[in-house]
Amino acid sequence: MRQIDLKIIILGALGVGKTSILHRYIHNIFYEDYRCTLGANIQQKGISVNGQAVRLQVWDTGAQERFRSMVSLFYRGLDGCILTFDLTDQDTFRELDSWRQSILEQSQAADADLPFIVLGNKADVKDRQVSRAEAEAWCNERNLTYFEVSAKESINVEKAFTAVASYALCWHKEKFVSNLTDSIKLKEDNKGQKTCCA
Ligand SMILES: Nc1nc2c(ncn2[C@@H]2O[C@H](COP(=O)(O)OP(=O)(O)OP(=O)(O)O)[C@@H](O)[C@H]2O)c(=O)[nH]1
Ligand SMILES: [Mg+2]
Repeated sequence: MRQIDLKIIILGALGVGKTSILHRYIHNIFYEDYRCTLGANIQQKGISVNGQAVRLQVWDTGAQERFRSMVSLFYRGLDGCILTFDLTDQDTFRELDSWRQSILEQSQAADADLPFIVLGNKADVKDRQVSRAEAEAWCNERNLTYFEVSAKESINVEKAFTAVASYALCWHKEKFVSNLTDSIKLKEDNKGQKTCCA
C-alpha cells in the first residue's frame, strides 16, 4: 500500500515545550535544559494509522518574535496543527487564540476545516495556573480535542500524536477526493467547450 505523507505543525508560545514534546515522541528523550529553537526544524516518523502507512512530518518552529513572520511560510500544504500551551503559565494559554488565528488567516478557504488539537504541557508540575476545566471549556467552544501532556514524564504524548495523525489522515483523504472531483469537473467542462466550439 502506498505511504501517505502528512504535514503537521506544532505551534505555541516561547518555552511551552514544543520541541520537548516532539523529541519525546520521535526519540523518546527529554532535556531539562532549555535550548530555544532557532528558526524551524522538521522531524519525521513512519507510523501506521488505522492500517494505513503514514510518514508523519512534524514542523517545529521557534516562538521568538523574530521567527514569527517566517512561521507562516510553513503553513502551505498542512494536514494538521498542534497548538501547545504551558499549564503552569496562564499567558501561554491566552496566546492560543492568536496562534490559531494566524493559521486560519493565512490558510486558503479550502483549509478552513484544518484539524487542530490542543496540548496543555508540563502536566507533571504540581503548581499549575490553568485548570483542566478552563482548558476543556475553551477547546469545547471551538470543537477542538484537548490533551494534558508531559514531555518530561511521557504522559499522553503518544496518544496525542496518534489522534492528530488520524484526524490529519481523514482530512488529507477528503482534500484528495475533493481535488480529484474538481479536476474531473474541469475536464468535463473542457470537453463540453470543445464539443461546443466544434
Ligand atoms: N517540567 C517540565 N518541563 C518541561 C516539559 N516540557 C518541556 N519542559 C522544559 O521547558 C523548557 C522549554 O522547552 P522547549 O521544548 O525548548 O520549549 P519550546 O516550546 O520548543 O520553546 P521555543 O523553541 O523557544 O519556542 C525546557 O527547559 C524543557 O526542559 C514538561 O513536560 N515538564
Ligand atoms: Mg523549540
